[in-house]
Amino acid sequence: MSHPGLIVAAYGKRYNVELPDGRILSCVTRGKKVDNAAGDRVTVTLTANNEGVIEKTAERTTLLYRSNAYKSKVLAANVTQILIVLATQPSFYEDLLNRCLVAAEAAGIRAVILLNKCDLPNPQALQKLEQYAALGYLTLQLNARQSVEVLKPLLAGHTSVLVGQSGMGKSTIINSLLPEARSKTQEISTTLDSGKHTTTATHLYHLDQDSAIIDSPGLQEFGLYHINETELEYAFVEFRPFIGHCKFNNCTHTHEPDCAILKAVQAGSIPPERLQIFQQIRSENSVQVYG
Ligand SMILES: Nc1nc2c(ncn2[C@@H]2O[C@H](COP(=O)(O)OP(=O)(O)OP(=O)(O)O)[C@@H](O)[C@H]2O)c(=O)[nH]1
Ligand SMILES: [Zn+2]
Repeated sequence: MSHPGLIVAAYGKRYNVELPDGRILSCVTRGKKVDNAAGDRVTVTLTANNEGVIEKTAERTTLLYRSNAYKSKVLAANVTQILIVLATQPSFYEDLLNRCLVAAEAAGIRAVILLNKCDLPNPQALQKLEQYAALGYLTLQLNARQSVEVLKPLLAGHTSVLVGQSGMGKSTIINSLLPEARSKTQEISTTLDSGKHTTTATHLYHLDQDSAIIDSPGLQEFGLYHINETELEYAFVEFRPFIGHCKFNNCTHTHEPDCAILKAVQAGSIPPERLQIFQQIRSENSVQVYG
């Protein structure tokens, strides 16, 4: 007999699927297909006590993933917003922030930038945050150790995914939003014998009836190989007014005369760091891999 379910944890090739009655099953996919993620709506068949097989995955409204030339990894499905967690300390990689923004734009998901640990002053980080606010991104300052109240209105009605480098405070945010979540997850994992995977797993937590938050392990790298050149240009929001205005329609925006993007950088409409990151991703993606 098959049941509808929601993937609430993904670790390697195993998934915890929540059934409508609240039961959690430890599931595998049929065959070699392993591209499911937390947030996926699935149909499962029970195979044993607490175990099942994922038969079908419902069409996703959104899909967030990263990829390199060799493989791609689904990070989360059906999310409506991505919360990128930065901190005043340790310093964050702007490259990673931008890759998250590009992935969000390409997937059509709203991105929110959170600067955590604002109790530790860092004028440079604040200045950076303002630069992204100027691009039109919603930004928020946070001291997650003290309170995450400011986050709550933002989360209501959304399925949000938290991403960020290690050490920025993702766990602190989750623990503060859901003091019970971790221990409950631990309990379920022990029952399902997936305890050893809990720290590397992606988890979905329900905040209320129509809000949830997905916690992913700390990101080190974020390849965007699946994004083509046109998508990449549009993923840099401030490029949009200038796209199509270069002299050459195959302009690479590196050296060409009458390049609208380079002119916009000179005029201050595009931050030079953003063009640099664009070029970096573009060059990675244009490397041909054979075999
Ligand atoms: N001062 C200060 N420290 C914080 C704040 N939020 C988190 N921390 C501390 O920062 C450190 C890292 O926080 P975590 O929540 O473990 O970070 P994480 O992003 O989950 O890191 P990973 O588990 O490695 O992915 C911990 O020592 C926290 O106590 C904050 O708002 N202010
Ligand atoms: Zn150009």
